[in-house]
Amino acid sequence: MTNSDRIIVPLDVPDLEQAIALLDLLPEVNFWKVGLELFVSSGAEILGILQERQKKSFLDLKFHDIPNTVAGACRSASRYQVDLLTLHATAGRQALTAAKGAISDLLSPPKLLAITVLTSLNARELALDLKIPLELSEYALNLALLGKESGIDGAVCSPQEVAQLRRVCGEDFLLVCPGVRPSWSIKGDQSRVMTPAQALKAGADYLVIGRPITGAEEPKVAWTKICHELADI
Ligand SMILES: O=C(O)c1cc(=O)[nH]c(=O)n1[C@@H]1O[C@H](COP(=O)(O)O)[C@@H](O)[C@H]1O
Repeated sequence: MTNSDRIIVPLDVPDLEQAIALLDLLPEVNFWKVGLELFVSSGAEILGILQERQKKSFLDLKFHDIPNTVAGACRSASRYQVDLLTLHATAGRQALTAAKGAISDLLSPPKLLAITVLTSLNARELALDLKIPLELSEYALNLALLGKESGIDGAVCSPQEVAQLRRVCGEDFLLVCPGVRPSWSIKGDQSRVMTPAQALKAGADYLVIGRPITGAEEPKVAWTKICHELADI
């Protein structure tokens, strides 16, 4: 696998037409993420299109509910043959275990990823708004370990926590990092960011990079620039 295969590009667009336009514009991208915006507007059709084009897919619906509901949602999502699927670690041990159990008899179930601490949050918000009485990195690690203990395949975390999670959770635990910003791009609503090269060096398996590519004046140029930055890592 080359480092450019480690980049997942989100289809964060409001409709199917714009999603297909992005696929056509960036045929080099092999791994696409379908999130709430597109799935809520257009449903699952895009997942069939990605399959037809032999692309890998990440269905990022961040399930967060009681165990029975999360388990049912994971089972339902598995029918789309996606590679990755997200749920919140804060749904708790029972929900995480039930999710894994609900898909374990399938022939090729998606890998489940536990969301730890959203990359848009900072330490101040965690302490003052969410009243979490732990250091942010410690909280993220606890949530990742809860996922691992519950049989979840990996976690979504910020690049700023990925080295620690890699050390503690081991080589086999899949670590996917959004909150990735090349030095030439703006942070926007992301808070805990690093560059693509820093995130890979710190131990991420995959990087989710959206607006620096999809919002660029020339997405193809931005994609190529990032691939060059990662070529010698
Ligand atoms: O689960 C995710 O993918 C996710 C988790 C997280 O903590 N932060 C985060 O930004 N994401 C997603 O990663 C993508 C980041 O996009 P950009 O900020 O445009 O690069 C978006 O689709 C987010 O929904």
